[in-house]
Amino acid sequence: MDANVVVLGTDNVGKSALIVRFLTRRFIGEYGDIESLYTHNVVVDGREQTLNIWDAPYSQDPSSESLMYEKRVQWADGFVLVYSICDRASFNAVSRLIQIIKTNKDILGFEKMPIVIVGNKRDLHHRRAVLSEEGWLLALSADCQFYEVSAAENYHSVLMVFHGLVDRIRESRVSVKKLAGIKGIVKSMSAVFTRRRTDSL
Ligand SMILES: Nc1nc2c(ncn2[C@@H]2O[C@H](COP(=O)(O)OP(=O)(O)OP(=O)(O)O)[C@@H](O)[C@H]2O)c(=O)[nH]1
Repeated sequence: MDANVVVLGTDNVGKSALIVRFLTRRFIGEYGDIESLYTHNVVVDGREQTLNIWDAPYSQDPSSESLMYEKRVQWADGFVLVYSICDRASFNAVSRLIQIIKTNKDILGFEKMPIVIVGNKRDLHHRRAVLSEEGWLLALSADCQFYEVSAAENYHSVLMVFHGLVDRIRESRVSVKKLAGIKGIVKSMSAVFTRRRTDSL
């Protein structure tokens, strides 16, 4: 099964570092700012999943922003929203991104949003500008998952981010299937009752 993942966040928060760490287990330091689409197979809970991961630069141009986000949001099954724990503006941007996703994506009421919020650069705790608690609160209020990681120092926590997201995407697909099943049952039941009513006339 394929799943499309978009990694979003302001400049310099470590989006590429996070993706490269996940794909290669390495941290290479400098990444440039090319827009890239990666395909990667993962095994989560014994099941194979193909992830298409879109690493897109942040838009500084507000006029192109909404269209660009709309396109990305429609394409994606799940989102990794990254901020740097040393950069408050990048954290504020994550709140805005959640709103953009909520308004552009057709998420059903009972579905969990396939979004993981990531506070990166945990190794730079001496320069911390955003408390862990703030990240947790934002995730709680938006019903998202939350991780604080260091793409520079740790592979395992980065792996957890993507595995957590795959879980969430699977859950949301199961919910949609269940809803389709319930709709089907309601449809056939109402067909039976309509038939009975017309039979008895
Ligand atoms: N100390 C530390 N530095 C990091 C970490 N992750 C990324 N960096 C550094 O932060 C800078 C930006 O990383 P990128 O991965 O290019 O960030 P990006 O969000 O893709 O940036 P744009 O390409 O501008 O969108 C680079 O110098 C990285 O080496 C981290 O966990 N800890």
